[in-house]
Amino acid sequence: MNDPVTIREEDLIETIADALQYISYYHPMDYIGALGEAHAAEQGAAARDAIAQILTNSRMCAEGHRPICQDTGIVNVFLKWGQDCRLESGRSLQEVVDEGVRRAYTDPDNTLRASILADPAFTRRNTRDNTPCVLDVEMVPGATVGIDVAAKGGGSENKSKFKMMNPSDNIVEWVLEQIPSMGAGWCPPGMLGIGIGGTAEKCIKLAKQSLMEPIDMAQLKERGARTDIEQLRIDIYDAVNAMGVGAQGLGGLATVLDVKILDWPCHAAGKPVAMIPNCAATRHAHVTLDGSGPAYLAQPDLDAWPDVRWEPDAEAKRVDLDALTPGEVASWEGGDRLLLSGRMLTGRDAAHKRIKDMLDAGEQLPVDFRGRAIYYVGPVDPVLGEVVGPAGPTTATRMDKFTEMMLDQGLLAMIGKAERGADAVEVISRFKVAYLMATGGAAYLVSRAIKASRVVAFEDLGMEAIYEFTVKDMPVTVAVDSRGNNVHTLAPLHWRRKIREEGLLAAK
Ligand SMILES: O=C(O)C[C@H](O)C(=O)O
Repeated sequence: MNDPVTIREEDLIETIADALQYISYYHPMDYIGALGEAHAAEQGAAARDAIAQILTNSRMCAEGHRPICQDTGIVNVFLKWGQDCRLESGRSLQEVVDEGVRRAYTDPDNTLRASILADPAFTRRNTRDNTPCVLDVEMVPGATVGIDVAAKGGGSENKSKFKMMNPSDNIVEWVLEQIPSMGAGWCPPGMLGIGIGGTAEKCIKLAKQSLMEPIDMAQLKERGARTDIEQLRIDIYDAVNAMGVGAQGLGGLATVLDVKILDWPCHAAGKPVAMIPNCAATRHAHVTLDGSGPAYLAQPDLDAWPDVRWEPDAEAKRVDLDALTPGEVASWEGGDRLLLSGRMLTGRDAAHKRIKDMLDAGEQLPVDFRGRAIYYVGPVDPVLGEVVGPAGPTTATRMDKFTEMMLDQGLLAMIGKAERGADAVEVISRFKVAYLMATGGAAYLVSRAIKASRVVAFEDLGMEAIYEFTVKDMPVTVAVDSRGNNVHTLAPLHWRRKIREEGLLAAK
């Protein structure tokens, strides 16, 4: 028996903290490579523009060491703990790893967003330091500790799917049934992680773990499948991309950049299948501790980013939010590019819930929404003289149930990401207002358009407070116009047909 290797508490904390900081601003290079290829191949103009924003944002974050997305995620840590290692600590492993999370998320040079709420069914209190993480530990032979760290965005996690299938059910068919219901809230193009087999909880864990693997679909397709699982990955990849959802649901050729699958033996009575998408803010890294000190990740080469520099569309229409009128809003058409300047309000899940509670109780609202635009966002706190940290859009679909209530307050426009549901689209056209979309996963780029920021209500909600932003040339696209034309429905249908009729993906 070997002498045990000592893993110092501080080394584990420092390693976790450093890896979380790293993945907040560096995309994995395999993702950047695949996204660069998707950009070069994309034929849908709106989708190509969205990918260009994501790539430009990615480079800015790598250079500026600020988060790729305002949603800096819930932390998943997978430890493969070598049986010859012992942790030198009086605290539990969960507490030690959480200390690393706390250190990363409260770093004064690159403060990350605290998104974790305790007491999720009731008071939903923000823990303020993004702890606790979701920790998974597996004991393995050896004298090292393998660490996979991921920071999973809420929008993509929300679109996770799971089914206890019958043994003879078809997995590809099930995946294709799920894609329309996932909409664009998971910020495609990204990855699909699929778990097959085990029990219910094992299957879901496999799906999440599969997302830790690097993107290699191009290489796989080139050499051809050697196993049934590899063939299934290719079949799902081809079939999902043929659906034409495209980047941000705007219709196009790239919906998924890869499909990963892990499997495990299961009971004869069933076939559990889970699918978890990973968004454009793909964030994960792997490090190993061997007892010699903390492990640090190597800096990527900034020249490896594709030479894509997004610029606002010269044809985009400039809109003065301080002089917004119903006539102006009615003149916008689905697909129009706008550059917004002036003042807008913000608000997301918790603020909408509180507004509803106040209205139900007959209380006066602290903010007048008449004639205003609201941006669904929870920004990162500013650092080093910033006005605001990265501040990209959150999923608008979650605000659908509050839309009529808010339009009754006199709102003229809403800004978010992803599609609106049929009921919300009906309400939008009835009130003759509009829903505008900003690019999810381009949060640092978007925040450059924000010139001033102040909290105007519900300060206790932290990032979910109502802010007033003053913006200059913030780029958005009209996703639902005042006549109810809905880009997220029309564009994927158009691209699905085009892909089929013109064989656009046949050679890929
Ligand atoms: O929480 C957020 O800021 C965004 C969220 O991840 C979402 O995609 O809706």
